Amino acid sequence: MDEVLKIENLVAEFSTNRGMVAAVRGVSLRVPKGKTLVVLGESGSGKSVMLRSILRMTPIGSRLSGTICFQDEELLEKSDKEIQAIRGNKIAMIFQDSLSALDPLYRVGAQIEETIMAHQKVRRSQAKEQVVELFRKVGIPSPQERAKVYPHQMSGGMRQRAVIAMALACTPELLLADEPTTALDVTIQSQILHLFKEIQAEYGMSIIMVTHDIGVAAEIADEIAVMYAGRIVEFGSMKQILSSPAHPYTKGLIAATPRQGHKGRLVTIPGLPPSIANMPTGCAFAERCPEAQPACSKQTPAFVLLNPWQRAACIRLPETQSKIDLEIAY
Ligand SMILES: Nc1ncnc2c1ncn2[C@@H]1O[C@H](COP(=O)(O)OP(=O)(O)OP(=O)(O)O)[C@@H](O)[C@H]1O
Repeated sequence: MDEVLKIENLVAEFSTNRGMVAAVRGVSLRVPKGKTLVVLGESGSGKSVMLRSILRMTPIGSRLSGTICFQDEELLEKSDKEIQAIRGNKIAMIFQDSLSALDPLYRVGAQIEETIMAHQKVRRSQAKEQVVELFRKVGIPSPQERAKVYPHQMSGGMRQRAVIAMALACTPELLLADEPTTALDVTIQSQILHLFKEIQAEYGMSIIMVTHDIGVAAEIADEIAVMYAGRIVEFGSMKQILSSPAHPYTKGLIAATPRQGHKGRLVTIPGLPPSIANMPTGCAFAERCPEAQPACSKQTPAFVLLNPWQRAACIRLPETQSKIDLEIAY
């Protein structure tokens, strides 16, 4: 399959007063060209760290290992200058908090003009025209006027559209989005997700979106990677994962999601994820898993290929299925 990004055995560690601790513990993923991969998991599972690792945006003192191959280029081997040139150009990133992405002291349009001029050899007048065109594309009404306002003069939804316009300014091939709709109300969230799909269809870009919200995944994902305690535990097509989850953690997440018209009590996953400074041996989910056996806390589960659209890492999955190495799991 034509893939734009391939991550293998990514480990992201932080320096703490208890030594180096890993927030991402051997993640392998691939992102097909023009498709959306959603990374799903509870808070603290390492989703943001994994996403930031791609552009080497983890804090000073953190350590990254493994490989991150973007269009045949190894990102972990690039110099800071080379990564800087890729950032915002071939790979753009959008965060949850649109206010912090924009400078409160500058007009929104001017900030996007600067981004355009930093990456393209164009005059300011041309950059201004591009901003208006981008605003139109992301559905900002009266684009000429809106370009002149300050961030706080826009609603949350409009600001997130402006941030998306900024990310699109250099027509990136890969868009990384970290909970981009979490701060928005449900109607605006749905509009923004729709916008992501529209721009993907137009630009043909690949998207990795991180979220804890299964509703978001259902709306936008082609593929889903479920992350728990710094590892991917299940991966596959969105339809397959949401209709027939195999890993007990994925099953728990889905059971804990309210559906429209749901009346009964929601089942929540009991307990909390383990601390990254104190990871248990074996399967990190074993302590909370309703299906756990004694062997679960002894061995790290390998991926089981369940069908062409789904893999999961759980030792309880049928022995008859072929076990495959993590390296080739994706
Ligand atoms: N700079 C840091 N130093 C030490 N630990 C960190 C640092 N940044 C993140 N972590 C830890 O790494 C783990 C993964 O965090 P991460 O933000 O990636 O989780 P997440 O799945 O994105 O959750 P959330 O949605 O809450 O951000 C957490 O335990 C977090 O405390």
